Amino acid sequence: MFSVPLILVFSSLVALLTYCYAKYARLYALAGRFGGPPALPIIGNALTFLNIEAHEFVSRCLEMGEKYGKTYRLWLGPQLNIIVHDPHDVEVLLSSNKLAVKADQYRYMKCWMHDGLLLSHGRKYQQRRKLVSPTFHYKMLDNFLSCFQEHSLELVQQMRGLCMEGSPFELRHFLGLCMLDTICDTAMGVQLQTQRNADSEYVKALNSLMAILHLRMYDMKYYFDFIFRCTAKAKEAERALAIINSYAEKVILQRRKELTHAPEQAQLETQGPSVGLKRKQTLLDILLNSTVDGKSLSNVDIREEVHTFMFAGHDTLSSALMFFFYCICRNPEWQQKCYEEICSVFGIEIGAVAMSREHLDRLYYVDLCIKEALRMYPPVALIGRKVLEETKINDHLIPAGTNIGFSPYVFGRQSEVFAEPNAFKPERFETVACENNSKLNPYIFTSFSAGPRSCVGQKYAILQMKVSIVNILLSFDLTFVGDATYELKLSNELTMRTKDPLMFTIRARDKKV
Ligand code: HEM
Repeated sequence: MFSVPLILVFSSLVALLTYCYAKYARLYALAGRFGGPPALPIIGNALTFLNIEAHEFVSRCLEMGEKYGKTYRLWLGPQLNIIVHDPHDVEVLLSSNKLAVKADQYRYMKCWMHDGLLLSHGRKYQQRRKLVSPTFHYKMLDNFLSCFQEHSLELVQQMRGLCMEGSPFELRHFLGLCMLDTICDTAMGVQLQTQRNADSEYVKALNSLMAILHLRMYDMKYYFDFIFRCTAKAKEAERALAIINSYAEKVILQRRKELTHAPEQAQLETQGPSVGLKRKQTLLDILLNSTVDGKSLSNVDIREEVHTFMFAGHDTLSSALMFFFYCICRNPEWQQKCYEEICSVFGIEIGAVAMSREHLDRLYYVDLCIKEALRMYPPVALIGRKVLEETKINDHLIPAGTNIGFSPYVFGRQSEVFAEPNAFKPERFETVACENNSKLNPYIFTSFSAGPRSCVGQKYAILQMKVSIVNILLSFDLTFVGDATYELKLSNELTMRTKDPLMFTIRARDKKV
């Protein structure tokens, strides 16, 4: 009576329905154990994030935290997202090797960084992390110090011009160009010189791409690929990517040629006053000289790591420095303490004492202020992982396929983690948040993340921040222009920003301490 094909179709349908039921019944059953805002069928809580501005994303997340507590769920379409802010849960999340795959929300960055260190996982990730780690070895960092110094002196030069004008300016813009010049120099060995010429095609492409990626993360209009592809933004992103890729490709090819054809000559400087001296090694050199399973890395392999470092290593730092200066301007006694400490280590004239790690390590108050500013305003405000198989995190059973994450910003503002969390109190890092009263507990201070996927560039970042701070504070007294009592409207873009630009004025130091 029934034909064989009909029986086959019918049984496949039954098998599919049984599979979906088993999968989703479990997912919904486990999701039901978490509190969270009421969700609509199919779209879940997506309306909460429709047509909002970037700064509203932060305020919505804070409101939900207040309403639903430390652990809650959000449905973005059929995708389950669980947010955890209990210190025990955050520690398990960050320390687990099983939870090392990045959440779905990172996928927008794939078009740029592909499977570079930030986004990859598994064996490829392990190999790459091992490969790039020497870039952050102390010897390499010592090498980079002259680079940090050179570009931050240029920054001071640019700021001197503003000082003459006397009008308020957006500090972040100048910090951003300086950090870009520095990362380009240390990652690729290229002098981009955006501080002198911000109109470079590469920089414009970089900024345009970052703005679009950010838009895709929070604006539901651009969330789904099939809709995004039909928009003008998709064409703009494509154009920007073409420029960025071709620039990196040109640099990689050129350096590969130099290292292959004249390896001895390639180790020497060919430009500037240091012609003939040994050239500093860069991330690119390390990658070009590396092998994985006996094979050299291809240009595409290298490009994804260079892109990763260009992204991870400049916008984070400009955000961190901007908030550092904001914090010490709002707390001038700390600006004074930092300035006096810098003078005691480096003298009152820029360049009087050469930059060395040993000197920078002596900047105790500066270090405390950096940590406190990073706690209050972490540049990376959301960290997320994908749960590949059902996993227990303390008392919570997390279903397979869930995105789970937390915000270092929300985490660092919890009073049971940091007393008086909204007050700028750098001295808290003398005692709290430390293991054995000496070493900072990374699972409490999460601005660089912690565990197996923590920031590989942390030491680089702290050193570069210190060099910039030394040069800026030795040259200028900074004032924040704006209502100091006004609570900042934060905007979680690719890195943390503010809704309105933070404006500063500067006064040249009269060199008397
Ligand atoms: C103040 C500055 C910085 C902050 C606050 C910061 C913060 C972070 C955080 C929170 C993560 C984890 C992201 C995640 O799991 O989604 C991370 C990862 C990473 N950071 Fe940083 N970062 C900074 C500077 C840098 C610099 C200067 C570099 C490179 C020169 C860098 C390179 C990376 C890379 C490659 C990763 C991925 C590491 C991995 O997955 O193994 N970062 N950073």
